[in-house]
Amino acid sequence: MGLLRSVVLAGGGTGGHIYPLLAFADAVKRHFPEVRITTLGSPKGMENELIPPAGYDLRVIPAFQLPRSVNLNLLRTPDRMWKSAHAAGKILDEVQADVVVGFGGYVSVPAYLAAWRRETPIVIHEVNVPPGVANRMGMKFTKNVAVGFPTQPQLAESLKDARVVGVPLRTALTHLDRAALRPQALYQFGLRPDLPVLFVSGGSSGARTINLAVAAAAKRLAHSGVQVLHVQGGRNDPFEVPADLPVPYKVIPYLSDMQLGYAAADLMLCRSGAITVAETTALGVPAVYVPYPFSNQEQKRNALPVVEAGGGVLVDNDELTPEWIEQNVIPLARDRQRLAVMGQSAARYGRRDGDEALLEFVLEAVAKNR
Ligand SMILES: CC(=O)N[C@H]1[C@@H](OP(=O)(O)OP(=O)(O)OC[C@H]2O[C@@H](n3ccc(=O)[nH]c3=O)[C@H](O)[C@@H]2O)O[C@H](CO)[C@@H](O)[C@@H]1O
Repeated sequence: MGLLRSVVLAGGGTGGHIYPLLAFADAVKRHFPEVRITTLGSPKGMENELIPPAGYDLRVIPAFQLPRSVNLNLLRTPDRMWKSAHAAGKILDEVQADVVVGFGGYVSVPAYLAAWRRETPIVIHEVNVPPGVANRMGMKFTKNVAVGFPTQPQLAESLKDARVVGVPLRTALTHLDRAALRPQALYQFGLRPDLPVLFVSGGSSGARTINLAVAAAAKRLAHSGVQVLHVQGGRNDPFEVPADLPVPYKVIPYLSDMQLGYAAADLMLCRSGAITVAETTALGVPAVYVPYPFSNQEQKRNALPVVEAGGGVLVDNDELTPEWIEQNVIPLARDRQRLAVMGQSAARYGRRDGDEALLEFVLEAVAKNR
């Protein structure tokens, strides 16, 4: 496609912004191998751990702190933001960007500002309600807004005209056949094929409440014959699990190959970050969602439609105790029939083509600008 020679992808902070960016980069590369792909990140975000190993050019621009609300006076105030925007602009000029695609996180703002000043098309991909502060700022400069979930335009006024494209997911996930990979996954984690597996994840940074509650329920889970595969999260403290359990309880600090976790899982217990929900539903993994109780209840909004569709269960952070796990998670993990129905309901809500749909939207935005 002659329209596209160079794309700049901006997004950073946590995995929730970076994995969709990487999945989208892969889609661009797959369709247009000759297109130059540049990513913009901040100095301390997880992008520094995730993007270079994926083989993409990561340019780091100076960090600055955004306030919690969107205020256009910002454009007149912080020098540091303009310094970042200047740095982003130099990169846009150097790579002759045809479009900037932003996934949110503070680093997106200077990219949006620099693109706006150059009249370079901007596309925003947003997965949360309410939209993140960085993307809300970006929306002052473009109408090209894509969202991950069909409920978002109904729930947020600022997203009412957005295109629903789904969430770009890694091809290791979109191409995953869980049943086929299961034996290898179980073997790799040292889990038994004859007992159910509870897969625990607090999102990319991990969740202390989840880690401590599940670890405290370790004995009850093990004595009920439920194995646990527990990812602690990239930036979370280690926790203790009793050593002498009768069935496996495997703890991993961070799992880069999430397809193995999803393949091993009979049931997931997790935070309902938007990308996690996009993944569990795309893959038909039944889940107990424990929304992060802060940041505007956004995670509750992510999980609710899946739960309403029958694809999972919702529990408040405060209610997630070892007793709750014993009374609710253990019976569910052992009920193969109920899990099968839940998995099918989750899969009906999910989709696997978010990368392709976002690429189509970006190409339209570039074409419109010609
Ligand atoms: C506390 C908080 O503010 N969380 C936000 C953050 O969550 P967070 O950054 O945790 O993002 P998500 O839950 O949406 O996605 C986590 C991603 O990390 C991956 N993963 C996780 C653990 C692991 O060991 N390996 C691994 O690869 C998952 O497969 C998934 O792709 O961004 C999301 C998307 O903007 C928001 O919806 C969340 O509300």
